[in-house]
Amino acid sequence: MQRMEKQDEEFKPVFENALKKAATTALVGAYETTTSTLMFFFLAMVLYPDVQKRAQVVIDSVIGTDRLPTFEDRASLPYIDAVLRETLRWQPILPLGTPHATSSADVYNGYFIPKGATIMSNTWAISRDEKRYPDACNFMPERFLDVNGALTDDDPAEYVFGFGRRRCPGRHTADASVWSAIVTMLATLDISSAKDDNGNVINFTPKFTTGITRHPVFFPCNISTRPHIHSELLDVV
Ligand code: HEM
Repeated sequence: MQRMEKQDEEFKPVFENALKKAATTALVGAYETTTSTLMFFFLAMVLYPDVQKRAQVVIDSVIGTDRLPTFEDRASLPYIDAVLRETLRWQPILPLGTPHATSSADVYNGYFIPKGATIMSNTWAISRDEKRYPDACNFMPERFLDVNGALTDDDPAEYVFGFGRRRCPGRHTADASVWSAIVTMLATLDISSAKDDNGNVINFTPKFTTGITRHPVFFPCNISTRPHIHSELLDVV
């Protein structure tokens, strides 16, 4: 904005137009990706209640129960980062990334790739590599922690946000916003299976949309505030 204000009057519409387009691009890039990731997080919490319980125990022991987590707490909560990493890995929302083109010919693993070839990155295959991720279909945040409970060097952010020059420019925003949403919801909410009128758990088979991006089709779940959450904390949320 400051740069725009310094421009000559005749360039202002050009800059204003560019700013509007940049803002729209950020919004379009952020909206579906962030919500899809959070929908997968909710699905994981319903299907893997032990993970949710462990995350809440960790948050309660590090933060206590009378305030909400902040970014300053992040380094003390490696398990929550492991939950975020596992959410990104377990169900990549762009399983085939977006198409790229080679700017020059190349040979990779004995395969000749001509200049201008369309290249798709198989993010799904990376996330399902059983050598790297044993029992890859299961949601197991522990796979990103070492024996001391510290985060390992394996971060799915290195592949779920794409590759090269066109790598997602919103990845740092996504990392911060998804982390804060996840940790705040774990601190304040209990996410569980929905029950019918007779108190029986409603079982369901998860279904997913198909397309360039993917997210779970709506599924039944129950969301309630955790017992210790009082109205002042809820106002902050
Ligand atoms: C968990 C959330 C997100 C995921 C998994 C994600 C993933 C991706 C991927 C895989 C690409 C394609 C990169 C490539 O071509 O190699 C991409 C592109 C892009 N993303 Fe994201 N993204 C996320 C959040 C965001 C956010 C929050 C923003 C904006 C604030 C954003 C803005 C964009 C834009 C503008 C592009 C196009 C970049 C280009 O073509 O030059 N994304 N994203």
